Amino acid sequence: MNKIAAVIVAGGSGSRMGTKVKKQYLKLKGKEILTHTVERFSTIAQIEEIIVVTGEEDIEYVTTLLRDTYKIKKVKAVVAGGKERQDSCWNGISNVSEEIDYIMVHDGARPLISEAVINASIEKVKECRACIVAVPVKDTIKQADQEGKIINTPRRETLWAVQTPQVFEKGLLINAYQEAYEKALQVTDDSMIVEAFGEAVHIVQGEYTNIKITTPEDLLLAERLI
Ligand SMILES: Nc1ccn([C@@H]2O[C@H](COP(=O)(O)OP(=O)(O)OP(=O)(O)O)[C@@H](O)[C@H]2O)c(=O)n1
Ligand SMILES: C[C@](O)(CO)[C@H](O)COP(=O)(O)O
Repeated sequence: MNKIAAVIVAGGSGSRMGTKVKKQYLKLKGKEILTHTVERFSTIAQIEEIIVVTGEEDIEYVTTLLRDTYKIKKVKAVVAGGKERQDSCWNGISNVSEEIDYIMVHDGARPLISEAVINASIEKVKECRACIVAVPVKDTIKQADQEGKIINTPRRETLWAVQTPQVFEKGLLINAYQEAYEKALQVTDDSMIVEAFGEAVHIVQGEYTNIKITTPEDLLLAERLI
C-alpha cells in the first residue's frame, strides 16, 4: 500500500539560464544536473519507479545517459514533456504504473534535494494525501500593482517559499489534473491543481539548500553545495 513513483520534470528550455546547453544538462562536479537529481531519488528504498520527463528531442540522449551510463535501474520511462511545466507533469503522471499508490513530482532543476526531505515528504503524504516541501520566507514580501505601487504586505510568518517534491495520492492527483484540464487551469506548481480540486495541501519543512537552478547565480551556488 506504499508504492511510490517519482516523476522528475526536466522538459523545459532553461531560457532564464541563457546557456546553449539546456540547464538540466549542465554539469556540476562533472555530472549533469538531471543525473544528480535522478540519483537522489533512485537511492530512496520506498521509491519503486522513476519517470523522467524531458524534451521530445532529448529522450534518446536522456535514456542512454540514465540507464546505460549511470545504470539507474529505477528509471522506468523517459517521456516527452509539454508546452508548460504542468503539461510535462501530466505526461509523467499519466505514465506511472497501475500499482503505484503515491506520486512525487520533483523539478529536475533541483539537484540538491536531500534524502531526509524526500523521506519526510513520504511520511507526510501517508497522513494527509497531499503535501509540498517549502521553507519559511526570510525576506519581507510585498505585492505591488502594475505601476509598482505597494498594495499589500502579507504577514511574513504566514509565508512559505514553495519547492518540490510535491507528493500526492495517485487517484487524487489524476482526478485533480483531469478537472484542471477541463477548466483550462494555468498553474506554476502541482499543489495549485490539487487546491483547486478542493483538497487540503500540507507543508513539509524543506531546506534552503534545495534551490531551483534557474539563473547563472544559482549555478555558482549549486557548485559549492553539491
Ligand atoms: N514545459 C516545461 C517547463 C519546465 N519544466 C521543468 O520544470 C522544472 C522547473 O521549471 P523551470 O525552472 O522554470 O525550468 P525552465 O522552464 O526550463 O526554465 P525557464 O523558465 O528559465 O525557461 C524544470 O526542471 C524544468 O525542466 C518541464 O518539465 N516542462
Ligand atoms: C514548482 C516550483 O518549483 C515551486 O516553486 C515552481 O513553481 C516552478 O516554477 P518554474 O517557473 O516552472 O520554474
